[in-house]
Amino acid sequence: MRKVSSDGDYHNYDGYAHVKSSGSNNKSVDDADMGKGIRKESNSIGGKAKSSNGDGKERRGSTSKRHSTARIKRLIRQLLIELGEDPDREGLVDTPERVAEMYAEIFSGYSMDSELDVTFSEESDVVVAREIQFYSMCEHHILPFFGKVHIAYIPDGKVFGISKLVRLVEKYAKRLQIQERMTKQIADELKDKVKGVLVVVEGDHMCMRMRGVKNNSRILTIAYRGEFENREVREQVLSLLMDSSSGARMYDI
Ligand SMILES: Nc1nc2c(ncn2[C@@H]2O[C@H](COP(=O)(O)OP(=O)(O)OP(=O)(O)O)[C@@H](O)[C@H]2O)c(=O)[nH]1
Ligand SMILES: [Zn+2]
Repeated sequence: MRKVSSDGDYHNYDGYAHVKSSGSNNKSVDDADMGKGIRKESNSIGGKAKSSNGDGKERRGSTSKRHSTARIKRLIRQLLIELGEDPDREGLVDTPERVAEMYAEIFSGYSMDSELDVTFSEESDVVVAREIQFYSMCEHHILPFFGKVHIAYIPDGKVFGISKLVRLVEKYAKRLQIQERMTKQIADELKDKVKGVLVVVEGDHMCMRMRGVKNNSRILTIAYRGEFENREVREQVLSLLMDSSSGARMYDI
């Protein structure tokens, strides 16, 4: 498990182990300094005060949104130079600003509220929200992974506003992630509000497709809590989800 980054910052990976480490210990002083700067500034993208394990709970201490646009712009400009580009040519001159704005959007999950307190009194056996689309960013390569989330829950006298389940997915997708953690975080935020919850995520990882092993395998991750810990209950709903999501791949590109 890779816990300590090049600048000594501690990262809790929620128990997920790395197969091997590809990180270099031979970073120059400049690299290390830049790493600190990025981390310090990027912590403020979503208005959060501190980052530890990506669970979104402890970080909304401050309501002031400390955008780091100016610093990110400078870093992206520097990156363009390091890539051998001319950052002042027409096509690139606004790119640092675009990227800074894009990061504010695609990493906005850190400060998002899923609004799960919006509920309606209703008795229901199982509610299934199928095929909630998500786009996230792999924390190992900062490349997209995306796909579908299926959420099944057994209400405890109350049902959620259905859009709130989409917000919940966005909250955990729009940040640096790994798929297993995202799946677990969605289940964990729901588990105390319901009798049971089952979350299935199907993801395509660009870091596997466009580089490295160049493989199109789709990754399936599952988390279940409460009454879904009963195998029979779980398998009934899982077979429903799997039947309905089999067939043509939605995300073939
Ligand atoms: N479990 C898990 N692994 C992921 C996820 N996203 C990316 N990875 C993997 O993270 C691993 C990082 O492995 P490293 O060996 O450190 O990096 P690498 O040398 O770029 O690895 P390759 O992709 O095999 O070339 C790779 O196996 C990725 O496929 C994810 O959401 N969950
Ligand atoms: Zn990756």
